[in-house]
Amino acid sequence: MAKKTITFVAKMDEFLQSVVSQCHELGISEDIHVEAIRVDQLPFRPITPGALVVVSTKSIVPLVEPYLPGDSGILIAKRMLPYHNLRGMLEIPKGVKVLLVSDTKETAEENVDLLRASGMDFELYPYYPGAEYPADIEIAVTPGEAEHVPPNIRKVVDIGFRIIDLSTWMAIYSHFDSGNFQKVTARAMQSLVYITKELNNEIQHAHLLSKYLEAIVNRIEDAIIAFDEKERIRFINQKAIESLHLEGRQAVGERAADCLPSDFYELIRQCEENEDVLVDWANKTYFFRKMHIVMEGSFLGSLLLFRKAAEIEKLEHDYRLRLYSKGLVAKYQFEDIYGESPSVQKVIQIAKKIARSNSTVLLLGETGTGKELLAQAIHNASPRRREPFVGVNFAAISESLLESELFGYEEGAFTGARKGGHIGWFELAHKGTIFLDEIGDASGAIQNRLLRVLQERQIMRVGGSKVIPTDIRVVAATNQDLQKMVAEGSFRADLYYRLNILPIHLPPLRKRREDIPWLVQQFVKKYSLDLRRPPFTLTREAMKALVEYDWPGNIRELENVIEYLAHVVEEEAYVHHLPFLSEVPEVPLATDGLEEWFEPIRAEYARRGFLQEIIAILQELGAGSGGRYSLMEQLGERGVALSSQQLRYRLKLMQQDELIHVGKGRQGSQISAKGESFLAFLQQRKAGGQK
Ligand SMILES: Nc1ncnc2c1ncn2[C@@H]1O[C@H](COP(=O)(O)OP(=O)(O)OP(=O)(O)O)[C@@H](O)[C@H]1O
Repeated sequence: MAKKTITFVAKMDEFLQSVVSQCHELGISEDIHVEAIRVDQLPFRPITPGALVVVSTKSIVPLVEPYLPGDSGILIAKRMLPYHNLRGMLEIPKGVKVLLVSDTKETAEENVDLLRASGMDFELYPYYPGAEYPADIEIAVTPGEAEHVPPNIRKVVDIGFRIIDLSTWMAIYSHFDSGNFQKVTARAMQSLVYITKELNNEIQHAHLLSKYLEAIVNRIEDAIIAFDEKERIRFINQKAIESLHLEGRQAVGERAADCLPSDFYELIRQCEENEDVLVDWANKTYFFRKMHIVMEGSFLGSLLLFRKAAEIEKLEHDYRLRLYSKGLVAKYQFEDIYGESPSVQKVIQIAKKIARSNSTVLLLGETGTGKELLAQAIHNASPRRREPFVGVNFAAISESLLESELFGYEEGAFTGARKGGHIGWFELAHKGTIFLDEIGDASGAIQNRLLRVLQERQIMRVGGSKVIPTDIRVVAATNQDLQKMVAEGSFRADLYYRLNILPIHLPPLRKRREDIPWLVQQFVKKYSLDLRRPPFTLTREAMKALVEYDWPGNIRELENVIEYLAHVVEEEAYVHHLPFLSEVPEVPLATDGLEEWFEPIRAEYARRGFLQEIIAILQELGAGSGGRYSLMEQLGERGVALSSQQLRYRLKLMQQDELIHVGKGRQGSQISAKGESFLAFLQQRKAGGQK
């Protein structure tokens, strides 16, 4: 018997190709011989006698009949949409207008009916070339005929060519009386099983994703509630449930008005979109932020974030504590600057105005006039007050360390560089203020680098190649005459002009003597309190001497004198108590009972790692005064190698502690009576076995 044959006849190759591949997929070609002929090929490709001819539409039957062998039957195929390609359609939102695009009116309408019957719930409009359609349609669906989609359509879902439906296959099998049809239905089901499995996987994936997001959102410190467009709660995190005492309530899906505390709900309603607001609720202050959720242009609801203000303040407080622990905090305010004289008041007034700006400030004044105090007060009155304040003293650190301390370094930048590199002071001061004290002592190389930082507002670590942008306010200070240094060529003119944008001159104490009695009073109060002793007074003569003295060390010196008096006088300070009056011979102080006085000084030098050097300096000076260079040499001979800058810094500290008198010019320094006592104290201490 001749093999059972089906011959598909259609106008389009695409239809024939899709039908043939469907025959392979369903296993039909295993039972029946399959042929495919385009209508226009019929005159020269005869149909196999006895074949069952299956045509794509009724309209081509008259074109086929003249070529039909006598014993062949003809069947009109019923076609259905390829359901395994429905994914794209499932992603179209419900209720949206959709254009169904086909080549003819008939097929477009047929497809619309098919889709409606299969339960797709969007508004379908048939379209074929030349047809009218609503102007606001943005999405089109087409069974393999995307070339007919009008150009203004934003999204096209091509589900592929329509395939032959199961009832047609059944008719073919019964025509041949073939009993193998169960296999065909089983294979046809495979594609549905496949898409179901895929959707199921996706549902599980979406479920996992939502659990994952929920876990993340529950760990966020803010309380979060998401509402849909009808103000129903779509999501609420654990923190919000706890803050609003909604434990045990099923809030999700409920209307916000029914579920949330009514006064809280009212606060949400009043809250403006995208604005941080402080609101009071249930005796506590909260930060609120409400945002709209908009996706692809449609409003989907809103999101509320809220948090107790006290928690935020605590965070800030912890941050400040961290800065404190690193010593990156400015402690002084304008109120801490004493001075009633018009010159000081004017300085404070200008500084307060300048504080608000971002410009570089240059503080000029003799040593001890309060430059650092003022720099801190400026920082604390500026918008940067919550950020770091980093003080750098150019005289206090050796040239070799300065560069890497200022700019940081990368790992391996030099021998001894720390693993992981090191963050520099400029980086530490990011968003805050850097105080460049004693800027006149910066070497030429450092001046060059500083100039670049000030010009470009970015830094490069030593040994590094990437630039790091920094947002820093610079306050510089010096007791040197920078203008003169520029003229002499020891300070870069361009750096000077970059720094000298807002200069403030701090007057020396001798130019505002009227402040002295008042300052004395303040310091007496301060040190009496510190030492827990009753306040003392000064004789008229003693006060007169203080007012008349020239104060080369300015307020620092005055403060030190009062601190000294607070230690040595009972109720009243006399002229002979004043340590600076040269006509009063200095009597070396006995060391007995001075532990309390000298120990903090010793501890401070030990902390800085300077103690042995200080002892050596005091001993050298005890043996005779000397200029800095001869002192340096003598120290070198003793094995104490100090650079000129290091020696200068140590002498300065010793001067502040009144252990030495520093002479003007080439005169050199001398050990003071206090210095001798201090040395004796250290020797006694050592003899006593203490380190
Ligand atoms: N106007 C002031 N009111 C109160 N205390 C002051 C005042 N000016 C200075 N002092 C005190 O004097 C000491 C020195 O002040 P500060 O370090 O700010 O001076 P400076 O000009 O930066 O000195 P240097 O140039 O030596 O670094 C500090 O202990 C500070 O508390």
